[in-house]
Amino acid sequence: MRTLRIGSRDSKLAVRQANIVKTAIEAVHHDTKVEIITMKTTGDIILNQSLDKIGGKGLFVKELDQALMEKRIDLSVHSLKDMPMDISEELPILAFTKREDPRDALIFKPGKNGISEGGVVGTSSRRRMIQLRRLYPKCVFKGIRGNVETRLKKLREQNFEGTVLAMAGLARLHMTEVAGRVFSTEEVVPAAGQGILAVQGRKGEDGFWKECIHCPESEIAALGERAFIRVLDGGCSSPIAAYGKVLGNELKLTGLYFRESDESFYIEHKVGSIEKAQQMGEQLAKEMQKKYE
Ligand SMILES: NCc1[nH]cc(CCC(=O)O)c1CC(=O)O
Repeated sequence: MRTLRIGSRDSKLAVRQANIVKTAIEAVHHDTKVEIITMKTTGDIILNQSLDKIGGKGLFVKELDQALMEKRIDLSVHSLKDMPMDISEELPILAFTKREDPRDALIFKPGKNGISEGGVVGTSSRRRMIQLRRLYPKCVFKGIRGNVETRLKKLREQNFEGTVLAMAGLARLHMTEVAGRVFSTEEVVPAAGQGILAVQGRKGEDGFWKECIHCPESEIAALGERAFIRVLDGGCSSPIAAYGKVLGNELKLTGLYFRESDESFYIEHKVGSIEKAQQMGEQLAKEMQKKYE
């Protein structure tokens, strides 16, 4: 028997995600035992400040990166959307899982099925806020942080009429029935990588397990989406968004460009060969920047 240690954040969703990878590996590799090692990350510990203020996405991955470098774990599993755009060469993403539902959903307070005029919607994501503001011009947005369970608890107990969550997380927790309104990827463009899990490992160790997890379509979509964000990203609180869908040999990429000066945003598409995913992301970003900045 050989052992593979997967590192994960210790939230219910993160452990569930690590378990998805564990199950997939053990189903194919009967000689392998996968252990899940959980750890608290800075992003999970500091809950009273907005992520933008305490250093952004990297906070959820730093502790796991360190554990990988020190060989306390062999792999780490992350929601791709929580990973920084620039990843250390030493710790590459070795596999991308098949994408879960990439859409965002609005969850209403139990017993309600809408947001009243002036009602408070909890979201700390500027990406979600700017897009929802257009769909719900009369509601008020207020920050809300914490994992899925914490946010649903705050929705029940505090002055929120709604909160926004990714369908992917709800699906993995078998909770999609809480979704009150599911937005199409056109209504609310998802975060780059939303719904995809990234399996990170050490350089040179891309192992025997990769084949049973990796999804080439997810990798192509991720390449395009992340290239778009990388070109435009002015900082971790920037609300830009991107979503790619593979159809045969083509990638259809949707990009959302946000203009700080008047807080307006624009959504455009580009279709091209899957071989050019990264260039497409960069081109779409540069074209929109030129047009709208
Ligand atoms: N930032 C937290 C986070 N990171 C990934 C997901 C959902 C799962 C995914 O996108 O794969 C969530 C929860 C949410 O946004 O509702």
